[in-house]
Amino acid sequence: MTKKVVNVAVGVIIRDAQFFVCKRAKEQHQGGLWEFPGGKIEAQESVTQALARELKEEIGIDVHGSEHLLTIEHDYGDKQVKLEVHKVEDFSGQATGLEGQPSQWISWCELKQLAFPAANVAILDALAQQYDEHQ
Ligand SMILES: Nc1nc2c([nH]c(=O)n2[C@@H]2O[C@H](COP(=O)(O)OP(=O)(O)OP(=O)(O)O)[C@@H](O)[C@H]2O)c(=O)[nH]1
Ligand SMILES: [Mg+2]
Repeated sequence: MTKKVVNVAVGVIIRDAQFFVCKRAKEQHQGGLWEFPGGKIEAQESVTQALARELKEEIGIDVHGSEHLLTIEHDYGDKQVKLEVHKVEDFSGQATGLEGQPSQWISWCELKQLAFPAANVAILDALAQQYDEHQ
């Protein structure tokens, strides 16, 4: 039987070569690890609608534009996810963890040191193509 895939909109928020990341709560799936903000795409919602809604709810920013970076399908065993990852550089508002989650703006060097869920390895690989050359 094929497992139900959870579709997720994920935003890599970038400003002045800094990245905004949040820490997942212990009780969440992949809890205690860092994440790019985002969440489940609801029925009838497009990826960009879900992205805008989740980023407003979780970190309080208004997304004005985003660019698809990559799509990742990953099977965690207990859960199968499809991450629609977008780069978000055009937004307004101050990014903050509105749900009590720790959050921070960090450099590319610092980002590479953080513990992320396994599916995120592909996100870091995609970003490396752009950001490693500036080292
Ligand atoms: N937001 C986010 N989710 C990720 C990342 N990487 C990754 O594997 N996921 C997985 O994507 C799934 C859905 O994300 P989510 O838990 O943020 O969904 P949500 O905001 O709708 O949460 P909720 O279930 O509390 O309503 C989780 O199973 C999570 O482990 C990431 O970088 N950001
Ligand atoms: Mg979320």
